[in-house]
Amino acid sequence: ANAMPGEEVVDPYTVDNRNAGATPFTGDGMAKAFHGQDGIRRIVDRMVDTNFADPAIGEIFANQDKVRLKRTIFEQFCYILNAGCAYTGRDMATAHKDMGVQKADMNRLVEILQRSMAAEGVGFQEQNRFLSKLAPMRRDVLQK
Ligand code: HEM
Repeated sequence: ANAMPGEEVVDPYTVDNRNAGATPFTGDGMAKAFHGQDGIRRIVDRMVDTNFADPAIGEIFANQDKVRLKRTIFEQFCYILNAGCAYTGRDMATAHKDMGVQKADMNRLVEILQRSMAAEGVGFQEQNRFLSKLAPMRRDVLQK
């Protein structure tokens, strides 16, 4: 279910915006700061490509579905930034279960995201506002 062309099929799950793990911003300020869906797409593509190529965390991404990841993370960011999308991916606990993600991996991913946002020209304050939405997801992403 929910596989787009070029994606691998995943186990069935219930589609719900709550799977995104955060409530969206209100108004269009954040969406504008990220240059709308086009800007979000550029940030996510850059971030995911960098994650796969990264010497520190690339191994965790090896053999994962890059096409799906780019789509679902785009939807998640777009939904949270109130840029006009619904999130159709899995919840964060299910998506990262038994992946063995450690604190250092998390910090590395955030660093890569920060550089991807900076490359798009997102202001520092808006970057940090967005990162505070993602921060509570740590507990669902990190290996227990
Ligand atoms: C707050 C931080 C994070 C967010 C918001 C996030 C978001 C997501 C999303 C939306 C998905 C796709 C869910 C789906 O396919 O239905 C996903 C999957 C994945 N994430 Fe994360 N993630 C985070 C942290 C991390 C970290 C730190 C790593 C590893 C360094 C990681 C590695 C992966 C991998 C490998 C998948 C693919 C899983 C699969 O296809 O089975 N994520 N993540």
